[in-house]
Amino acid sequence: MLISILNPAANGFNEAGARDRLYKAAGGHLIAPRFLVDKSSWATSNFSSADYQFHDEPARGHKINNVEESVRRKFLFKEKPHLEVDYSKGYINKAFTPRRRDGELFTHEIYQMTPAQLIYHINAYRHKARRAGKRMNIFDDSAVKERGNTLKNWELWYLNISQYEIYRHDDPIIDKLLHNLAMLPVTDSKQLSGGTQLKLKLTYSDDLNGLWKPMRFTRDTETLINHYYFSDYERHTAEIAAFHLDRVFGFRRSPPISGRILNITADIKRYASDRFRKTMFYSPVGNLCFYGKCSYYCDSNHAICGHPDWIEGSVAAFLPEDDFAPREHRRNPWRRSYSRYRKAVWETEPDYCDGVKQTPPFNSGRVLIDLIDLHIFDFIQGNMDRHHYEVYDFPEDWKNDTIPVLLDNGRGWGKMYRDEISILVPLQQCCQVRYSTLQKLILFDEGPYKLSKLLDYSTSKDPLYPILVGGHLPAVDRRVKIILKELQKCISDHGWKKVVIDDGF
Ligand SMILES: Nc1ncnc2c1ncn2[C@@H]1O[C@H](COP(=O)(O)OP(=O)(O)OP(=O)(O)O)[C@@H](O)[C@H]1O
Ligand SMILES: [Mn+2]
Repeated sequence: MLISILNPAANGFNEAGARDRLYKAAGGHLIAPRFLVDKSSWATSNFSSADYQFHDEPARGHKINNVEESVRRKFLFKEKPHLEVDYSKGYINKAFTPRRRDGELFTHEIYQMTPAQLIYHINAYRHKARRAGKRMNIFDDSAVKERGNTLKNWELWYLNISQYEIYRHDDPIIDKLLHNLAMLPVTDSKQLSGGTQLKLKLTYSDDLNGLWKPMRFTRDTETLINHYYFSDYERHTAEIAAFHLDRVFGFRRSPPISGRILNITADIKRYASDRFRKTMFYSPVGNLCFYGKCSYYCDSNHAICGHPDWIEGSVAAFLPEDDFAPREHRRNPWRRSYSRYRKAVWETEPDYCDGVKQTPPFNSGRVLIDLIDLHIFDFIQGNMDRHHYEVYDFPEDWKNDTIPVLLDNGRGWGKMYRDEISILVPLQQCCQVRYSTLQKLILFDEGPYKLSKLLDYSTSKDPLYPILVGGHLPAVDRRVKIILKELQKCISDHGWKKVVIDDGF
């Protein structure tokens, strides 16, 4: 008995299951993360967990029918007054107040919408007016004609990857693909060489490939404050949350990513090379563990263990192989130094952006405002690890007129109560933002649903829901406000015209 108390695993205790039960017992409401928080990791910021809990959140599925309700909700969220975006000052008022002529994003109807409808609405926004991007055309027409309706889900997805989006806003295949990633039998798995942490390339019964990253610890475990971002563990939930954040924003720059539970014996050990198999062992309580080969945390002290051999992870659908559609790794000008002793130039040089603005490819087209979108996305998830980003350099005539593909988000969502302002430095230094991104931020702040609500709804489709627990959801609403505050400062300093760039996207 004593042993089973001291050692939860011996008791068949399953932390994820316990959390689910807790969650359900609370009627699906988020529970205060009091018992999870290590106060030593709190930031010097003014926030405390108590201010950002959901209090009387309407039950899930509750439909908000009128504006009053949304105002009432504002009080329920107990926002700190000093964080309020000031929508009332002079021309900033004009700039920040959603107007009818701003297009279809702010309509009367959004107050009648369910979260699902609003997410669809954000994704459909401007798709008619926008320049249509060219498709990748990785299958030639004859192959498509020949196989017609026998194309697999992932092939249908590939057909619609285009210059400006990884999937179409109305493509019904994406939800099917997410389901495939979670459910189809695995027919092969290989440890992927390269990269810092252990990951597997899965093959499914329909030949779809996926990049799988394991769960290392529970969802409420926060990053150790003395860990640098480059040695931080990756989180499977961070990968899943990033896909949903990208989708809620209507960017559609991330491949589909889903939760996936594997059986270590049947899905990993069976296909493992001898070398990999040698890193497998049974833990003292009989769980099957492995650690593989990689440059961080691939040793027996950092093994990944099953329960007893089931394990959660995230899986990203593989983008088309490099032979068809090569991607180019681009260095992020605001990358961190990845040294414990040196600072990066942008950290000490306030005019750093002026130089970047004159340097190709950032001196023309969409590249710079895409990068600012990317840092807004990273700020919301607290991801400091954006050293490179990837773009398709195919077909050649896309040149720089294409999106950054959002991959490798495993190091986000490490901190609930600390907002890493330095991720916003490109925005602060360049003082530019894409118009539609600004509109979406205002919508998330003001609209019928907070970003947290939309994100929680979107992730609820994942088999491993809840993905974001404790303070993570309230954190995204706080961060939206911080971004809006920064933009408001930019607009006061430089004027609307210089700051807000409307490129039709
Ligand atoms: N969905 C995907 N489809 C195809 N390739 C992918 C996909 N996701 C990631 N990759 C590729 O796999 C490689 C490793 O992935 P990822 O960056 O997520 O892992 P990592 O361990 O963090 O690597 P690194 O340490 O180099 O940042 C990257 O080079 C990336 O281009
Ligand atoms: Mn990485």
